[in-house]
Amino acid sequence: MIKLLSHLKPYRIAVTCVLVFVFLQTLSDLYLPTLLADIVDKGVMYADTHYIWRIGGFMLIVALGGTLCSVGASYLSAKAAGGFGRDLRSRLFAHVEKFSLNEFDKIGTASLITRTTNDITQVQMVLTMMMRVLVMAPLMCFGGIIMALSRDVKLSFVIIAIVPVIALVILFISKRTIPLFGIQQKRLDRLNLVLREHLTGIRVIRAFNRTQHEQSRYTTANGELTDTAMRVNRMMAAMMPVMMLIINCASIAIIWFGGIRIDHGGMEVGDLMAFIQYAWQIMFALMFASMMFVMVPRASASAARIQEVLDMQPNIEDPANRAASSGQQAKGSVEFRDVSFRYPGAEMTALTNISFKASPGEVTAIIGGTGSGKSTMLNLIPRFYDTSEGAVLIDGVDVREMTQQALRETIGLVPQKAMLFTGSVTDNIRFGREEATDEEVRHAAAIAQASEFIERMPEGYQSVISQGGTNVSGGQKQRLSIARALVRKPLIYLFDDSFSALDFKTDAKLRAALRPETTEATVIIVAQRVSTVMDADRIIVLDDGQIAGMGTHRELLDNNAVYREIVMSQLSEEEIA
Ligand SMILES: Nc1ncnc2c1ncn2[C@@H]1O[C@H](COP(=O)(O)OP(=O)(O)OP(=O)(O)O)[C@@H](O)[C@H]1O
Repeated sequence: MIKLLSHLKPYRIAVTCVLVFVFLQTLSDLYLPTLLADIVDKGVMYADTHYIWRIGGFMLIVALGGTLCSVGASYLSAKAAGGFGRDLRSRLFAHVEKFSLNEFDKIGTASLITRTTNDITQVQMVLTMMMRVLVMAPLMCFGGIIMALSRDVKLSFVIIAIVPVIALVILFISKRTIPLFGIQQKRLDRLNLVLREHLTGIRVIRAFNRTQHEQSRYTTANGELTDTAMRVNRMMAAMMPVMMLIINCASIAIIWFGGIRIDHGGMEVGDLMAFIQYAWQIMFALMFASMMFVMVPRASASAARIQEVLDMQPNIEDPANRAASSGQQAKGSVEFRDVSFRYPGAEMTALTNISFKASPGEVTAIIGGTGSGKSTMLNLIPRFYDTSEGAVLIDGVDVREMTQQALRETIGLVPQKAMLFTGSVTDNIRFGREEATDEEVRHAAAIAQASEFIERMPEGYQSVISQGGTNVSGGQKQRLSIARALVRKPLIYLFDDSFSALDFKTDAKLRAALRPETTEATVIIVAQRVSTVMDADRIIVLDDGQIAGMGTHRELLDNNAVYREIVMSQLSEEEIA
């Protein structure tokens, strides 16, 4: 929590003003009962109307000053805490953006969302309160005790006897609630995860009639969160009445003993009135402090979750010393040099001793069964993950020696799962290169065989793609993501099973249109279909993370059993011949 509070630095002037304002407001609160006692003892008792008007007017000015300070403190504390929350959210977002896929896998997307939203709000809320209570509670409590002592020492024993009782109640409640806050945030994570899966997978859930199962999963997560929240809130709710009971008992005791002291002539009526007000102020100060005792641990649990993300160092970072440019123009050749890769925490390697070179102007295809490591191979080129052994080189330079920005500028990736963003068709294609002209956008769409369906859309290129691209078909989505990569005109094209949702005819047409566009680029295509890879200059056959064969279609057909098996399962005898 303390570490996070360092983000308040830019708001130190506002925070100082809040502390000063709260200090002044508390002084005015402490001064008012004394003035009241004076009015009663010196004005009312002696029927001195002039005195009552004079001190009454002064009281009004003190109260007004206190109110102004209170308004100022509220305004500035809300402003500082709001700014703190905004800055922290931006900082967290910027930090998470640097994460490699490893860190995303570790924390989980749902938890990252909760941490960036709800956890920061918790800290922000407590901060707003803390700025006031931090000064007000001790000042009011000790100031109240001193003022009460100055009014009547003997009667002050009532207050001194009550304070430990209140302290015990606070201790009892906070000991029970603190552990529950961490659990509550975890349960909120879980609820977000279930909700997220439910909303993104709604089609599958309905198709498999799993709505009821999902509902019960949601109900369980919701119930668990409610349970914890109820337990916490029950205790918090009990705190207020218990405190009020103690304060009222203390008031009765003060009036009882105070009455006796007045009867004996040891105390004045005005003093007793002031005394009661001080007693209430002390109790309220303790109550605010107790609320902080309960809220700070909750915010600390949230702060720890935020700090955990901020402390997490992305395990893929730009090199301190960038590789010196060879002076030659970048061409985009890709080389895997004895590459092995194991996912963090996995027992088996996903790739073992992979070596090959793909040069500009060539099409390299990777084929293999599901889970054989094809996507993993592609993910190593833009450095989504780093190799465990060996190196991936672009134009002879290890990708770890390049900045991620420079590396990714050379790449046009079409991912296995087409991903579109909310915005128009043009916006989505231009995502590949912001400065692309309308002409270039249309050209890319034409090569990707997308112009026909785009022009059929009600507003053509300006038609809006809804969230997650739900208003276009799977094949259309794939074609738009291909257009997005094409408009970038990169040196290296990575197609990760990008033609799978296209029919054979469109697949063939697209690849034919692609050829003249990519004559100078290095093209790497991952595919399941033999027909997609047949014409490639080099086909890599991947089997269980290892290269089982490499060559042209003809060569592999003649001397590679794994490839022949794949081909036999897909093509007829005539097609093979
Ligand atoms: N994030 C991950 N963490 C741990 N293991 C993973 C991860 N992603 C993939 N794997 C494992 O690595 C292996 C290779 O997966 P990869 O996705 O590269 O296969 P693929 O050949 O592309 O399969 P497909 O054709 O089905 O897409 C698989 O055994 C898979 O279970």
